[in-house]
Amino acid sequence: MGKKARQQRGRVLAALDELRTRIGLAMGAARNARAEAEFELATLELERAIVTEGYDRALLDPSLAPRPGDPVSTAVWRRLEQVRAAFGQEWADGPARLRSLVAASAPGPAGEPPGRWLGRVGTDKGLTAPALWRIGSCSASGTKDGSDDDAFDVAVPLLDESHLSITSAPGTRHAVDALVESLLMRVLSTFEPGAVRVHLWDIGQLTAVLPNFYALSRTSAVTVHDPTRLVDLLDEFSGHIRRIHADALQGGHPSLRAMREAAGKRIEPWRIAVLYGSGEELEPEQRRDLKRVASGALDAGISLILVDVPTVLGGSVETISLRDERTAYCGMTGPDLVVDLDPPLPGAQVSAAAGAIAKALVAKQGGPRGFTDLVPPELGKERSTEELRTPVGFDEGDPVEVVIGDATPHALIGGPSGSGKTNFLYALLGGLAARYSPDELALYLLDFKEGVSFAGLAPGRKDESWLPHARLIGVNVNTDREFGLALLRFLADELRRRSAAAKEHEVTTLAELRAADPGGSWPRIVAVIDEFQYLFAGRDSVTALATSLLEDIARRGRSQGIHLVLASQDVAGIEAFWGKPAVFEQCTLRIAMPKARRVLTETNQAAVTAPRWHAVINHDSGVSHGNRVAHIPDASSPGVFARLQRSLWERYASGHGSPRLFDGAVAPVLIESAAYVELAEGVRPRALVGQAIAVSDMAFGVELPRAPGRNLAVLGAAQRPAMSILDSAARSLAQQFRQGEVEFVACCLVDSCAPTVARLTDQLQRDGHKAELVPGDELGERLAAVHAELNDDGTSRVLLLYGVDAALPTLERKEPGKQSGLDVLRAILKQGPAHGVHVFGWWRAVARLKDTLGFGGTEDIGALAALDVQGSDLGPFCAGQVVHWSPRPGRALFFDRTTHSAPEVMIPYALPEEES
Ligand SMILES: Nc1ncnc2c1ncn2[C@@H]1O[C@H](COP(=O)(O)OP(=O)(O)OP(=O)(O)O)[C@@H](O)[C@H]1O
Repeated sequence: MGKKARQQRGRVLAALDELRTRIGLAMGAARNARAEAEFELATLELERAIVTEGYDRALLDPSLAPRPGDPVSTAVWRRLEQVRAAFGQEWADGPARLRSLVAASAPGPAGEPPGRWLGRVGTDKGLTAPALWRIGSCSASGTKDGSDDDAFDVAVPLLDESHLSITSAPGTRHAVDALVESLLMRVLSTFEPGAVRVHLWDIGQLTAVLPNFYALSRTSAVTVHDPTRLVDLLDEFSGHIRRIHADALQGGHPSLRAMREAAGKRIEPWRIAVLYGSGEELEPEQRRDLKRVASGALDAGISLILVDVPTVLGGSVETISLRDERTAYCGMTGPDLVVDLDPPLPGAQVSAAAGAIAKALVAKQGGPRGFTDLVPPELGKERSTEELRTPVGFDEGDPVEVVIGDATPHALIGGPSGSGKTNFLYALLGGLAARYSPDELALYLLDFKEGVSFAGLAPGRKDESWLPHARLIGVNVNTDREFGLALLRFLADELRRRSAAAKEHEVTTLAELRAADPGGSWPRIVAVIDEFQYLFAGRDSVTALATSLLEDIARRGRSQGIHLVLASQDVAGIEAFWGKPAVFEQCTLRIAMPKARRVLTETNQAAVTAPRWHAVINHDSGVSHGNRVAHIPDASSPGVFARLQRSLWERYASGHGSPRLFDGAVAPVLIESAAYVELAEGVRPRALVGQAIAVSDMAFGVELPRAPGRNLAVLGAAQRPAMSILDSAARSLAQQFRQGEVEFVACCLVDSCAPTVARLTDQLQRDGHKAELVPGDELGERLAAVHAELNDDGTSRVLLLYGVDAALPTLERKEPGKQSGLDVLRAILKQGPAHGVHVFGWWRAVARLKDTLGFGGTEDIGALAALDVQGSDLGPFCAGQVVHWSPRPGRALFFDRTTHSAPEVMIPYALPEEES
């Protein structure tokens, strides 16, 4: 072998040696790792066996007990001893820590022993609620005889935090009652009276629930509900939750708790509903409603305590399951620990405590609330920019508000006669007027009922004061549906005016308009129409027009701050009659007096059960979750409203004149009318014939330019209004002429009217005018003279002919070679007006007027006042129109060809002898 070969072999052997070494090393490591893994497995298995058996028992078990010299046993037992020592060290202060935690979370009556608080009335204002409420204790060792050091308090969350579900075991109902009673007592004794309301509902109806709470059940603190009507309770809660959410969300808060924190005061009471079930499932519908309520309840301050109601609730729920009379499992402590329930509170002491809280609550609520409680301490402080808001009644001492604004622009009030609608309106008007100044709120009040319900708000004989917010008061308008129409027209005009202003300022709502035009006068308008169904009482043009105007105002009024408050005894039927439910839909605020029908939705029965002098106030179009039942204070007894009115009057009257009072039962007085007061001597005299049925005080008049046709015919047999029309025409004319410029020639052919006509001519003479009373048998002669004198000497002549039809037989008589009296009268009617000679005549039948005019047509009668005559006869005198007129006492239909497009109803003035 050469040198080279030897070297190569040496290298191979070296390489093989290295390989062997490396393999040997690798083999050894694997063995070691395996041994380690086997050791670990053995320790874990042993550890599991010991833990499963229990540390103390395993010590005594020969197969598990420590085996000195066995590394596995030694390692496991050493490790477990270390863990045990560390745990013992940590838990040594566990009970103490739990005790102090519960003490901090359940302060005062929430956690302290009853001896320290039971019987004392709570003082906590209720800004926040304790997080936990004590129910018993527990010991860490799980044994009842654990040392005191080992025991800790067990408390559960409730208000704002959690619902509570309690499950009884056989024979433990008494213990459940005691548990609920002491929980509720802890809650009720923590806060000042009124901060918590408890609702009890017992499906079992077995015994009285919580009899020791009897005294409280007579106050708002505890309400025992009809066991058959869980639906009512749930409805009430749904409504409450919606309301709280709406209020809270509006303020940007997620819950009542957040709202309370932001406001720095308690806003609403907490509510706890205790539902006692029978362990059986509820009906599916009830279960669904209950779940729905439960999920939103906590944020609205409602906690449910379900006893044996097997249902899964939304929201957080704490559970307590009784094992026996004294012990229970509880969700807080888990299934391994047994809670020793606190012993029941002594019954007599609970009754006494309930009595004390009830007494304090009644004292705090100050007994029943009255009208003055609706009035704020300072008058007129609110602004109506966004809405109108006032309390109108009380729910167990707490005010219940009505809001008129964007969401609830219009209100519908219903209730049978005597149920308190008018009283409610007074409460509403009082509350609003006391909060908003007349610059913020204007009232238009119309009552179609017979009676004078709103009359007291205008100045009267006994009381000179008026409600300064009222701009119009209409009473006794039951026969004057046109007045309702006039109000609606006025509101529609105002709506247009506001829309135009808003457009000009490039805004859309009243709030924006007020911001854009701070100097303008843009009060919110509330128009109240009591017994509004009268508007639709006939199948005629008034109904048709009223319907469309009302719809328009209801639809567009919301954004322009024009609000309707419609009240009626019975809403039934009107809806169907209209065929258009638009107005009802817009009336999202519904007020149902006891026994009201159709105001709330069909399934909402709250009005059926509402007690006397209460109202169901519903801002949700009558759906039952919107119900709030409030006691309405007496606002309509003599003197009650008047006191507020006087204060408001003293405050605002100088800046706000008295409202216009339209009283359909009283004939207007000519000399008091605005039109008469404004009369002045002038070139275009105007004879006033009656008051218009309008929102403002307006008169109808016949203008008397020297032009053909300017004569007036009064038609019909009704004597008093006929006299009145001619009387007011003459007296008003007399005001517009200087002495000597006008001459009145009166002739009365109806004996019973003679004294009135004589009084008129006397009066005209006393005013310095020439006024002559011509005997009936001399009429022909006098007419002839007047005709002969027709010239333009500047003097005006007015012929006042009363019952002229009676003269026709005489006037018709013809003497040879002479014009008959009738011909002369016709000539005067035709030619007279152009020369300043006008006939104001009263014909008692249309046919007689036609006879008088002959074939000459009706143009010579330029103005007409119809009394008890048929509309169908009037067409020829009203430019050929079809005239709808149902004669009614004290009213006339007036038409003037030169100024009217259609005849209008007017009210003749009182005769002077009737004026009082
Ligand atoms: N809340 C109340 N408290 C005390 N008395 C009241 C209350 N509400 C109404 N009253 C009285 O009951 C009577 C009838 O009330 P109201 O006139 O308001 O009823 P209404 O529903 O308007 O009846 P109608 O439609 O017949 O006018 C009145 O004498 C009134 O003073």
